[in-house]
Amino acid sequence: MSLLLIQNLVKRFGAITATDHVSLEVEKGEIHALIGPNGAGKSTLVHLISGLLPADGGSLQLDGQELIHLAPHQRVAAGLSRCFQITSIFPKLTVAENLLLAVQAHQANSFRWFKVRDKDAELKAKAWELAHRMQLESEWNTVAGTLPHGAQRKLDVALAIAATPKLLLLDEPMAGMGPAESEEMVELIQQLRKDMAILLIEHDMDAVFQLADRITVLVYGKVFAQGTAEQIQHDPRVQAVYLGQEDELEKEEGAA
Ligand SMILES: Nc1ncnc2c1ncn2[C@@H]1O[C@H](COP(=O)(O)OP(=O)(O)OP(=O)(O)O)[C@@H](O)[C@H]1O
Repeated sequence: MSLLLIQNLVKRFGAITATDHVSLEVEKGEIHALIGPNGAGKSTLVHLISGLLPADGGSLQLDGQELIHLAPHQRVAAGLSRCFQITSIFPKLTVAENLLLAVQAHQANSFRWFKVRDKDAELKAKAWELAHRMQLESEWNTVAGTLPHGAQRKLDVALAIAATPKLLLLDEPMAGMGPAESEEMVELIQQLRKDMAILLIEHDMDAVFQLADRITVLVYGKVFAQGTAEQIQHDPRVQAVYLGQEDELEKEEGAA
């Protein structure tokens, strides 16, 4: 059984069908990438999955549970966590404080029988573990708003995984990063897959092909192609509508 099963999802904005009967499946342990040209409907699909936008039709199941009528926070509780393209950190708090708050938010009820001291130690240990997973230990006491962009993105991911999701939605985690930061993020995401499936929306094709097991290509709101990373990379139709276009863009940028 698929971990995430999306069937015939539809979203209309007036005359535009931004999500046109989209179906896709993410298996346990899989990294599934969602790609497509600008305006293809990737962000809309992410909003439908996380619950920020109501769908006009279709279904969305996580581990057999229907989520389509649930509010965003209920979807998080069901195991679906999202890392925002727009950062969700508290910029005036330190990395440690951000992580402690996130851990506490997701574990509010589980410590009812613990002594306060045990509870604090447990929360701190969990927050430190998150810092370790995203290689933010040396930034533990740094005020989050003063971190370089790449470290802020890592903190974003750390906050999203504080919910111990079954499925993590990563919305352009490499956006605005330089090559070294992107490479580090690719490695960190590789490590996360041991514990959760990932739906990755990303424009950086090198990162997509390094990470993704399978890829769904959206064009004009519809699923244009779906397959293994290998199949998509060598699909001439995909190259024509998307990958070719990216190459052309890179050439233009290189020439400018
Ligand atoms: N709130 C909205 N109201 C009206 N139209 C919208 C709205 N949000 C998105 N659209 C339209 O839906 C279509 C899909 O947009 P969407 O932002 O989901 O694409 P995208 O693939 O994420 O693009 P990008 O890669 O540029 O972020 C576009 O035609 C867009 O203009």
